[in-house]
Amino acid sequence: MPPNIFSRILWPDAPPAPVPKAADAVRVGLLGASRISPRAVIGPAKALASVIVHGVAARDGKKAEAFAKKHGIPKWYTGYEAMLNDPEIDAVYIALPNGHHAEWTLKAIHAGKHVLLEKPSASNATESAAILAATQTQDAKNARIVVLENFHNLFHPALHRARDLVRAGAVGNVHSASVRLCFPNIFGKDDIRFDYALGGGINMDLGTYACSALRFMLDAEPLRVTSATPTTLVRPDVDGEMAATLDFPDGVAASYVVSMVRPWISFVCSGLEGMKPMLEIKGDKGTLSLSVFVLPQLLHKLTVVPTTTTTITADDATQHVAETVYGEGGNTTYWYSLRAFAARIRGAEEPEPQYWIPLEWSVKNQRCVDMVYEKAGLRVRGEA
Ligand SMILES: NC(=O)C1=CN([C@@H]2O[C@H](COP(=O)(O)OP(=O)(O)OC[C@H]3O[C@@H](n4cnc5c(N)ncnc54)[C@H](OP(=O)(O)O)[C@@H]3O)[C@@H](O)[C@H]2O)C=CC1
Ligand SMILES: O=C1OC[C@@H](O)[C@H](O)[C@H]1O
Repeated sequence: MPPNIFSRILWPDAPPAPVPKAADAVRVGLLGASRISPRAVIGPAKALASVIVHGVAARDGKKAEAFAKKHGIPKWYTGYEAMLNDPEIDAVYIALPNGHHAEWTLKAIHAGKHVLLEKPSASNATESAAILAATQTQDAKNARIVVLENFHNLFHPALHRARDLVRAGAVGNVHSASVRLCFPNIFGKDDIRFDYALGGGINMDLGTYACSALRFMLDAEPLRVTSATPTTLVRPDVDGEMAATLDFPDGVAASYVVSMVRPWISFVCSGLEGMKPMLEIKGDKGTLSLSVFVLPQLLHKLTVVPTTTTTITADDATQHVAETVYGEGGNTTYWYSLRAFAARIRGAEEPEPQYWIPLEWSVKNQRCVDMVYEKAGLRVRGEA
C-alpha cells in the first residue's frame, strides 16, 4: 500500500495482504479482548512473518469467542489464567486497565510467557520495579523472558530522525523542551482512564507519553518536578488535564501539558491546531518540532528552524529542516514495536531502528509520572 494520507489513516484497520508465517513465529495471546488490540497487534501481526495471533482471553468466555471469530483468531479462553496455562502461547499482549498491568505481567512471567505490555507499565514505579525484578529471577533468565512496555511511537523512524538531529547539534545546546498532547474526551468520563482504582488519570494515560518523549529526546532523567497543576479533576484524585514543569540535567527546562477534557469547541476555535500533538526541543541555535509524535504514521512534520538565518551554510547543522519520515512502506508505530518484540524473543538481529526499551527505562518513566503526581498533591496511583 503506498504511504499516502488515506492509506496511512486506513492502515491500522486495513493492513496489506497477510504475509506467510515463519516456522518459529511467536504465538501471541491477547490478554483481554481490548479495544486497542486490533490496532496494536492484530493488524500489524498480519503483515509480520514473525508473529501469529494465536489466542484471546477475556473474563467472559462468550466475549472472547466473539472477538476471536471476528478477528480470525484460532483459540479463545474464559479467564486469563487459562491462556497463561496453554503451552501453545509463547507471549501475551496485556492491554488491561493500568491498575491491572503489574498483576498480570507478573503472572505471565511466572507462567513463562513473554509480555508485550501496554503503557504505562504499572500503577507506579514500585510496581514497575517488581516487574523488572521478576525478569531477573533465575527461572525468568533461563527462559529468556522478554517484557516490553509498548511505547510504540519510540520505535518509529520519525522519532529517531528527530533525536539524531538533536544529537548532531541541529539546535545547538538544548535549553528547553516541551510536549503538548491535548484532546477532547473521546472515551467518556466513565472510561477506565478516569477510574482511580484502575490506575486512571490523564497523567497515567497521556502524561506517560510526555515523560517518555522528553526522556527519549533529551537522553536524560528529570532531576525534579518544579510544578504540577492538575488543571481539571474528573473526580477526586483523577486528573483530566495536567500541566507540569521539570528540571533536566544541564539546566534544561522541560514542560508538558496533557489533557482529555478540553471541549470540542476549543479545538474548532484554534483551527484544530491545539489538538495537534507537539514535541519541541529548543537550543541556542534553533528549535526542532515534531508534530503528531505519538502517531507519526498518520501525518507529521519534522522541522528545525534556526534561531538566526544569517550564518547558514550548506553543511551547517543548523540549516532549515522540513521533513516527513514515514519509513518502510509507511508502517505503523505498532508494527515497528511488535516486530522488535518478536525479534528480541527469537534472538534475531535487532531490526531498524535498532532500538529497545529496557525495563529499567520503564521503571524510570513511571517514576517521572509518579513525581508529577507527588508535586501535584495527588495520590500516586495504586496508593490506598
Ligand atoms: N499504545 C496505545 O496506543 C494505546 C494503549 N492503550 C493502553 O491499553 C490499555 C487498554 O486500553 P483500551 O484498549 O482502551 O481498554 P478497554 O477499555 O478496551 O479495556 C481493556 C480490557 O480491560 C478489561 N477491563 C475493562 N474494564 C475493566 C474493569 N472495569 N475492570 C477490570 N478489567 C476491565 C477488559 O477485559 P476483558 O476483555 O477480559 O473483559 C477489556 O478488554 C490501557 O492501559 C491503555 O493505556 C490504549 C489505547 C492506545
Ligand atoms: O495512544 C493513545 O491515545 C489515546 C489514549 O487514551 C491512549 O490510551 C493512548 O495510548
